[in-house]
Amino acid sequence: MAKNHRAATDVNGRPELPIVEDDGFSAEMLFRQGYSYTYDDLIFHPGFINFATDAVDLSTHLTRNIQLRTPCVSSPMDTVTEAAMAAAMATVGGIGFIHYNNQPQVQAALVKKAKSQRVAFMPDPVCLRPSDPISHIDLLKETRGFSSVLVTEDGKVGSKLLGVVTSRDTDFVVDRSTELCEVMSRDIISAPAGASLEEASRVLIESKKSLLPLVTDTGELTELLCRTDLKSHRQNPDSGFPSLGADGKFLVGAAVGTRESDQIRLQLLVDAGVNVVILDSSQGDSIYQRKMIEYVKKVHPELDVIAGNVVTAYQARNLIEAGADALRVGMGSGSICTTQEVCAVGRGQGTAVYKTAAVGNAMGVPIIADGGIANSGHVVKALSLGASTVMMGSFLAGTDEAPGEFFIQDGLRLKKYRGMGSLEAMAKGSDARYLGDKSRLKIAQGVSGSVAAKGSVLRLIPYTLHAVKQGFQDLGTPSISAAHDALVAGSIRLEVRTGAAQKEGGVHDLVSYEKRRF
Ligand SMILES: NC(=O)C1=CN([C@@H]2O[C@H](COP(=O)(O)OP(=O)(O)OC[C@H]3O[C@@H](n4cnc5c(N)ncnc54)[C@H](O)[C@@H]3O)[C@@H](O)[C@H]2O)C=CC1
Ligand SMILES: O=c1[nH]c(=O)c2[nH+]cn([C@@H]3O[C@H](COP(=O)(O)O)[C@@H](O)[C@H]3O)c2[nH]1
Ligand SMILES: [K+]
Repeated sequence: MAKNHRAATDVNGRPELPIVEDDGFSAEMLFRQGYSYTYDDLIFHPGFINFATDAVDLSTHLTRNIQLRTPCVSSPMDTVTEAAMAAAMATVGGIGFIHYNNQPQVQAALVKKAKSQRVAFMPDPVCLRPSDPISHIDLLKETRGFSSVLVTEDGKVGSKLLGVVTSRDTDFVVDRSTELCEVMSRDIISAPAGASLEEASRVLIESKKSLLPLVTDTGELTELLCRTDLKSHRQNPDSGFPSLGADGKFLVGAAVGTRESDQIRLQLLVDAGVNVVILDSSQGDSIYQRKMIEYVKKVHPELDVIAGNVVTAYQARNLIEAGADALRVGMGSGSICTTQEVCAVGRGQGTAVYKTAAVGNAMGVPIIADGGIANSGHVVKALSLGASTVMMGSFLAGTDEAPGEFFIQDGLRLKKYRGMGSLEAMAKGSDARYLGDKSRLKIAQGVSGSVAAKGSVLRLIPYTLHAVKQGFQDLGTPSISAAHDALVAGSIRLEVRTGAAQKEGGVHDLVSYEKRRF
């Protein structure tokens, strides 16, 4: 019999709307199937748009007591976060965590430096002494790529500024042992210490010089503003309000371990003004973390403690019970991690975030989705699966603000990036954590490699956030908290992508193409 294709009509003769069966899965249903899913396995269904991209509010909680305007944080790794990164992350409304693969005094000094660093200004320009030879500048040119230096009384920032040497002063001097005091310009245009970026920029531009030192009333050098830095800063998008603490300085976090010696480190960090600490372990559900949380809460009750890493609901509950103010989530998901291969434990990051966030959010403890963030879509997925912030390593490694120098390999500009459990990182400093005792065996749980140069965090993060806002608009959720509510209500719908669907979702069937993110 032929099928009747005529639609049923309502009383007004209009086609009746069909009943749409539930399409896709709620997270609650999807994550109950026994699989460990990562971000790329999952895809969200678009929702209904009734707001503009710019109306999306990405403000969030880092911990129970700390709010951020931007849900991005930098990982406590020695190739990711030192002072420049922490200052840049706070500038864009996020926060950076200073690593602890160093002496406690060094880490505390980095916290102090990050808190008072100013955008575009250089707090620690290379200085030389008047008696140093020109050959020292030649060496700097070779190793660091610059040929202008400030000459101060004792060759350090903080001492009296005596002169400026640029290539114009040294280009044609044949005898490279000539002392800098013989060639330096003593006629220096400077700005007063603490001058705002606006004031200092005006002086620099009018001076037509390449460097503007900032000096105290008595002539001591405090900071430097370089023409090239100012130029690139002006190309960055507006950063908005920075993350500031009650002291009016940048919010800065730091990592500590769970050994007794970390109690001294913690005190130095607190003295340096640290705003929040992370207990940094690959498997955080341990007696060591419980004891450390208890210790921090007893000695520094005002300091928020982030515990982790965890990936299961049980681990999350245990650390919350112990007093954690936020949980860092992810085991083996990081780009440099080999933990799942080496230890057979961990979880797909999508499942880990969802399962821990279900516990954390119900108890008012925010989740930091740590590791595996490679693009803005991963940020949208992490936040929509219940995380309040994302922690990034490789995404931020290779930026101007990441520690280390750029190098060229096969025509590409690269920076080093390595796991904190790599043999190389352990050899540098984590030996103490990792059985410093030389008679014990060392097993790597990470690798050491390199990533491509990415420009400034002050450009990368604003562009990424804009893409994230577009994702939230497509989902139909105007804020992180709205996404969390929709997740619990089951109105965020999602599915698992097959291998072919993942392939289809990427660029395919082109002979060649260039992928530029912005
Ligand atoms: N997120 C991830 O998937 C992973 C991260 N990592 C990173 O590598 C670095 C090192 O991680 P972990 O090896 O977990 O460092 P860890 O310092 O927490 O642990 C190292 C070893 O010391 C032991 N330990 C810790 N506190 C102790 C105490 N008070 N007394 C006696 N033993 C104690 C631990 O149980 C472990 O065997 C961290 O930066 C971490 O973030 C490493 C592997 C995986
Ligand atoms: O198994 C590991 N071995 C390591 O050596 C290691 N170092 C860092 N991490 C973790 O990886 C996160 C950064 O990951 P992404 O580069 O993917 O952002 C970081 O935030 C850490 O959680 C490690 N994991
Ligand atoms: K991995």
